[in-house]
Amino acid sequence: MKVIQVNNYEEMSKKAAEIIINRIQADNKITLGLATGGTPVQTYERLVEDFRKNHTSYKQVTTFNLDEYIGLPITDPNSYHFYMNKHLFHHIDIDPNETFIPNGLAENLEEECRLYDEKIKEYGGIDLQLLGLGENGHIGFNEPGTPFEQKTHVVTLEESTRTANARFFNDLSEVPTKAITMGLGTIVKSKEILVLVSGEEKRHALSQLLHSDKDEDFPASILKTHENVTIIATEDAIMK
Ligand SMILES: N[C@@H]1[C@@H](O)[C@H](O)[C@@H](COP(=O)(O)O)O[C@@H]1O
Repeated sequence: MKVIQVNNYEEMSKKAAEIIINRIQADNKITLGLATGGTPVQTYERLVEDFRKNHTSYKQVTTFNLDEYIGLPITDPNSYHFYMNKHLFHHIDIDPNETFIPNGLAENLEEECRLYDEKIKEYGGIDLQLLGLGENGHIGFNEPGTPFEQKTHVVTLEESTRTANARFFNDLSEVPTKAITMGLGTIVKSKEILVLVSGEEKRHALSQLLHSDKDEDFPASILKTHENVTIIATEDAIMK
């Protein structure tokens, strides 16, 4: 794993956007894996800024998001569908039919998961996957204890994850208890992975990722076996 240390969130976002834009320019038919949460917000802002200034085109780009809450309609501001439209998709020239996010309202959730993996395979896998890091080491919504080989699946969120995400909702009780997430087995098949880590509250998780062995109790540790992982971390997230 390659680690790029940056001074702050702004620098992390700038660097991440540069890498993504560079990959799109090298291959305009790239398949991107996208993340949500607080961490990538400014990276998306930078992509939009670049689109406006430099006209980097997303017309032939395909995207697959990592996860979605179960039970939130896509019109709910806390759904990841809404998030992606608000922060990125509505501001660039991407074809909406080429943006995939798990459907958290699917009648048959198991089938939805199976089809999601199939779709990713149909596109030849993910070329560049963007990841945030949960305080408990989750990636996507893969909570501690998730088998490393697991494909896209339904998860019950840990209380610590719901509490961490409650800041986006009016109240903790509104945070869904379940989600669909791309599995660790799916994520690790991506050809290249870019992990963004910002802020003191991620210090413990980042230290574990950098210094501990591969362990299913710490989902992000699966990245240790991958050959092309770059972590962009802010100074305050790196334990001294
Ligand atoms: N499901 C998301 C993840 O995709 C995200 O990367 C992580 C960190 O979130 P944040 O960036 O808000 O700290 O937790 C959330 O629960």
